Amino acid sequence: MRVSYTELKQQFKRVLLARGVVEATADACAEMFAETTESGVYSHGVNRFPRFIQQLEAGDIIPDAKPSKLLALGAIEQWDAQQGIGNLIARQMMDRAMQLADRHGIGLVALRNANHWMRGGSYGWQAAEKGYIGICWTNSIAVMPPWGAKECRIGTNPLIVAVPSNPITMVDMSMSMFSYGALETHRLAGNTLPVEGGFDNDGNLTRDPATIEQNRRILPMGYWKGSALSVVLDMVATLLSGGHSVAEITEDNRDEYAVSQVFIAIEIERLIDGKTRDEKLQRIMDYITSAERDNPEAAIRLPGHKFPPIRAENQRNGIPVDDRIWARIQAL
Ligand SMILES: NC(=O)C1=CN([C@@H]2O[C@H](COP(=O)(O)OP(=O)(O)OC[C@H]3O[C@@H](n4cnc5c(N)ncnc54)[C@H](OP(=O)(O)O)[C@@H]3O)[C@@H](O)[C@H]2O)C=CC1
Ligand SMILES: O=C(O)C(=O)C(=O)[C@H](O)[C@@H](O)CO
Repeated sequence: MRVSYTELKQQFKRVLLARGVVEATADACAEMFAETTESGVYSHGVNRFPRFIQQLEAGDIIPDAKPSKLLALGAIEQWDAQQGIGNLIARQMMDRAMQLADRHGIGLVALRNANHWMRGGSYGWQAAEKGYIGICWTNSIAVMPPWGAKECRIGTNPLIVAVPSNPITMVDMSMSMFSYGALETHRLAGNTLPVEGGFDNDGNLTRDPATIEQNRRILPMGYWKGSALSVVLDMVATLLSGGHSVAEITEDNRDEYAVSQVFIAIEIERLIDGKTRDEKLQRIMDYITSAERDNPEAAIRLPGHKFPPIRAENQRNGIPVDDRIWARIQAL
């Protein structure tokens, strides 16, 4: 089915208000969930809303918590999210990183006690839309075995790098070959995965999303490389924020909350003039997309470039929502 942006936002807001979230916060949070969904990231928009509500009801998300600044070291600041709403506080932290970048050329905000920010790309895009390079990442609860292991000890820790090209080029990727949100999307659509995403219970590579959702033997992206990158992203986020590592989140908390995140904005206007910037970026994009195609029917595309057309289509025709997910949200 397809649902309008207005209907989607209204449903999210109704559910939040019914749980005592104050009007302005409910409105802003519902708007971010609706925007994420309208942009085409269904896995971390509408599909993830019931899980968000479960964490709100459990008290892991504290809706009226306000972030507080703990430390300022020039271009670096350390903040405590106090377990507030993940997407709203993440947006605020990237805004703060941009303010620091205006003064110092670069701004870095490290955040402790944060909650799941949903689509990490929202915050990279937010920076790139304003002309900055945006880089951010988060750690998570242990949901992936390190390379060579069967037991989950590392996070999916998505990394986002957004560049203010026209259109915006942005990598937004989990350290697993598929995020759990992507596994769910494939399972709901009745699809097998396009490439192996993990191991089955006998240790064979599998393309079955449901098996991997259950046994959590998910593959790191790039095999050992994703495993290694996940580890250092966790270490750096933990050190910069003074917050919890994947080990601490997993061993000390009941569930995935109080994670650590990093937001970096780089102001490029003083490094390169606008005309040269645009020419250089265009040359990079043209060089890549003009490569001889493997499949003549499949265009070479750049990460992030799909979002403006998807959003425009969803604005025209309504936003696709899985019937089962929609029924769950209406019942909340
Ligand atoms: N704890 C957390 O906060 C977590 C959050 N997430 C969120 O889940 C969302 C989905 O993540 P994930 O499933 O890993 O993302 P995907 O695997 O769908 O995509 C990863 C990256 O690969 C790019 N890409 C995919 N196909 C191509 C292609 N053919 N050519 C060029 N680039 C390509 C994507 O660009 P494009 O976007 O254009 O497709 C994207 O930048 C993200 O928003 C992420 O932040 C995920 C895990 C944990
Ligand atoms: O993988 C995802 O999708 C995701 O969003 C996550 O946060 C973690 O991998 C995990 O919390 C999923 O249960």
